[in-house]
Amino acid sequence: MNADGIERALARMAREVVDRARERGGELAVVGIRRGGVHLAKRLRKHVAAVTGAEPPMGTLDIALYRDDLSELAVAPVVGPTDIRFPVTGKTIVLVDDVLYTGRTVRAALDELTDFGRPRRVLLAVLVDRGGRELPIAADVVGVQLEVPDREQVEVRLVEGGAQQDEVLVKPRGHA
Ligand SMILES: O=P(O)(O)OC[C@H]1O[C@H](OP(=O)(O)OP(=O)(O)O)[C@H](O)[C@@H]1O
Ligand SMILES: O=c1cc[nH]c(=O)[nH]1
Repeated sequence: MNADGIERALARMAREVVDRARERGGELAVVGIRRGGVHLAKRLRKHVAAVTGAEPPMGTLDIALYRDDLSELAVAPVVGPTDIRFPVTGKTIVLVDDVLYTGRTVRAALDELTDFGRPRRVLLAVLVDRGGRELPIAADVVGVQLEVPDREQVEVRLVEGGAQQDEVLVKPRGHA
């Protein structure tokens, strides 16, 4: 997927997010899951603003301490900032990530998000759904749906300030 394809997907995703949010009411807010989801959330938020005329509030979640394998990690996880400065209760929260795979990151993000309050509704928006779910989790808004074998990985490269270099690649796992 090249830069133009990514921008087109984000524009469509923003329209879908706004339509879905309007179905049930509740003020919209965007929350990106670190790290890749935060870059994407910033982009999606701008596209949402192009539809609604106003940028929704945005926050970030770092799910490191909410992982379901935390007790099995050999070294302590690197924890980045979680930053949600608006009231979550009653909002329609658009949880944003770049890739949806097993669903474990989203499970952890929901857990962390609900520590901040009780959203009216949570929508999940991902740029790439690569299949391979290990939990009963599905995205509401998807940029591109792929079936990627476990031996391969999806890499979403979003270049801050230089959208023309953006790309989505599928390559063998472990290759730089
Ligand atoms: O559905 P899952 O199997 O949980 O995988 C999806 C997650 O994997 C990637 O994050 P990663 O853990 O590589 O961290 P990063 O965003 O910091 O690169 C991606 O950005 C998603 O957050
Ligand atoms: O392929 C994958 C799987 C999980 N996370 C990614 O960023 N890519």
